[in-house]
Amino acid sequence: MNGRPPSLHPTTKPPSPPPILKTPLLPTPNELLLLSIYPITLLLGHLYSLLSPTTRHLPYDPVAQSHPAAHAPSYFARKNNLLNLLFVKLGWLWTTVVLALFVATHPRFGVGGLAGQVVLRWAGSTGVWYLVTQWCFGPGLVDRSFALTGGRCQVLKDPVAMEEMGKAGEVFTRVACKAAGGQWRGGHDISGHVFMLVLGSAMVAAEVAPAVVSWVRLVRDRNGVTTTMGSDGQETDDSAVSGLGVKAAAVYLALSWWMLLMTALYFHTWFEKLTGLIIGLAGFWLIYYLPRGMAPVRAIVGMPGL
Ligand SMILES: CCCCCCCCCCCCCCCC(=O)SCCNC(=O)CCNC(=O)[C@H](O)C(C)(C)COP(=O)(O)OP(=O)(O)OC[C@H]1O[C@@H](n2cnc3c(N)ncnc32)[C@H](O)[C@@H]1OP(=O)(O)O
Repeated sequence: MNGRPPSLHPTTKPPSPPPILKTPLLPTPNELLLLSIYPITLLLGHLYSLLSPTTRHLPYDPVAQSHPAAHAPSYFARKNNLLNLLFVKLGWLWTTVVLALFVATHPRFGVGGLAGQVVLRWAGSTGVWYLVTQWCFGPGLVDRSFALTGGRCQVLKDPVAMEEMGKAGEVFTRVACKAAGGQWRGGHDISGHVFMLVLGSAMVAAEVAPAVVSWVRLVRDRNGVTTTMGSDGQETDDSAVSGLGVKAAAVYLALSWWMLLMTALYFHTWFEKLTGLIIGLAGFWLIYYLPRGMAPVRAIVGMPGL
């Protein structure tokens, strides 16, 4: 006897877990784990900025979306830091270069239409980036949402300046407003940095990850039990699978993550970062998840790694 009363229902089964919703339109658990890097980075970065004694008492300029340069708590809190100017401000160019390098150096794109499908997915993502940040039948969606939420270029309040600039509607973007010497203030300013860093890095990771996974498998099974196949059925060379394109992508992903963290720490309100994240992930879903559930579209744009 162990002193415990005998169980009344010794054969009762524990309740079965709720069924997992399986649909190609949603990320798999592993993909979800990887995608969670984005909200976790933004959340931890923002929390740190609120709690850290070095940043929490510093003045913050909501119009510039940053700490005034004279009070910048670190090199990366300044807008003119080199990584911002050379990497993020030209971010889509680097995304394109890295993807092109990967396609040019990876053996699986040697034969067949796989490279064409990567170009189609890149074109789709580029279209999303362009509509959101650059042009959407006029100003991009970021600028449109800023104006729709009550924001405007402050110089427009000056009738003389307005006269000089011609039609008021022309100063309808952040860039045009700054060029006109105005201040873009009053609306909800979706973080373009968060949007572009999330969309670009998720795209590059989605394209490159299958190659890295197959390389890891190849290294693990070096004794020949399993091999990695190129699109033409040839065994791939593992130095090519871990080659220049994959290395460039790794550097690009590391820099993207770092700049996302810096944006989380020093720029924008939490809500502006959240909307940047949601739009970035929505764009990624549109190009990489929606076709998974639509066979005719999937047949045209394909899926990374297949
Ligand atoms: C497979 C492939 C095949 C290819 C097949 C080839 C086919 C052959 C076709 C060729 C065709 C090529 C075509 C390619 C396409 C291009 O390469 S296009 C040319 C390259 N252009 C680019 O890449 C531009 C990318 N940049 C952008 O889109 C915008 O700058 C961004 C990133 C969205 C950011 O916009 P933003 O105005 O900075 O706005 P936001 O993020 O809200 O920031 C607000 C302020 O806070 C500051 N800030 C925010 N976060 C930070 C931070 N972390 N650090 C510092 N400052 C910050 C910003 O600097 C900004 O300050 P201001 O500058 O306004 O004073």
